[in-house]
Amino acid sequence: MEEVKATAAWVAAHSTHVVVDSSGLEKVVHDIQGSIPKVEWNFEGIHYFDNGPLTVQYLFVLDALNFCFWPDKELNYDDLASGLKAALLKDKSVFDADRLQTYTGPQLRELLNWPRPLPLEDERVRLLHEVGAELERSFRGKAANLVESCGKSAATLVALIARHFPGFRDHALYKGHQIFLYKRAQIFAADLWGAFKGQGYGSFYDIGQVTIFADYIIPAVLRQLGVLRYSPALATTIDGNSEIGSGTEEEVEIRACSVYAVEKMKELIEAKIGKQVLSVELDLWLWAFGVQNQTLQHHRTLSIYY
Ligand SMILES: Nc1nc2c(c(CN[C@H]3C=C[C@H](O)[C@@H]3O)cn2[C@@H]2O[C@H](COP(=O)(O)O)[C@@H](O)[C@H]2O)c(=O)[nH]1
Repeated sequence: MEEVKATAAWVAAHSTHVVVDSSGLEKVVHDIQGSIPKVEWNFEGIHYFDNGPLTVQYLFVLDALNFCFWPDKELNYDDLASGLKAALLKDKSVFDADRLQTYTGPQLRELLNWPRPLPLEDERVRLLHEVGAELERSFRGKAANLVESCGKSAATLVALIARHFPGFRDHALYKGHQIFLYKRAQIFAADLWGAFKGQGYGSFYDIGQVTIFADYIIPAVLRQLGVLRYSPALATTIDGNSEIGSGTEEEVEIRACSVYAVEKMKELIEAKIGKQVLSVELDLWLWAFGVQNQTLQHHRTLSIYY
């Protein structure tokens, strides 16, 4: 996670399409008047939870598939979470490592009760197979064993996931530099922390090191709040719903500047209000705010990372 923070700051310092506006940051910190609105994890009531290892398996499968909903106007993250929950309630063995390796596209659709092909369906299936195979090979089939081997460190968990599961290696090359964002690996740690309320499988002594999860909602919220400003050309692309290629300077800047901006917001809250906050808490507040705002224009990139 240190790599995420350091490389995001490097992008922000060399950025040409996106600017982090310090007066916009100050205004947000001023407007929250001393406290960030508290958002409960699972505020939507869509998640599976049984306080045990099956919840860990559910969250790992969920975050293996937690990307790219926008190409289908009707599909949202909630459909994925509640679809996986319903499948698990019907059949407790649905996410067993051996079964994860056998799903086809149509079977995944059926599992989620989704009537048409999912966006990037082949990739979703490939990633499910990868998760099943590697869990079986290295973690006796259980995501809970993966989590238990991290010694309650979210940083170790993220590093271990990136080492074992290539699909989670969310990085990019930017102006010759390798940039790390690790959105889905970090959100898995945060989901455990949120679901288990910082206890048991969700207990991490370094949860404060986790950054925000650079998806397509957070940058749109930060832009609306005046924290991110885009070049006229980039603003036109996003407002016109034109796609931005994966790995382009624009895409990397949008994501990395979002991470950097929220790290700065955290520092500013500490300096001005004297309160310590977690990026995870800021993320949940901003994300919940963003998904409730139907008019938000977000950038469109076909990506398996977010
Ligand atoms: N930064 C950030 N991005 C997040 C989440 C979550 C869900 N987190 C769970 C944790 C607690 C709550 O109870 C949530 O259920 C999804 N996403 C991203 O949003 C996008 C989907 O948007 P739309 O197409 O409108 O459904 C997509 O890129 C998806 O990867 C988050 O928390 N933070």
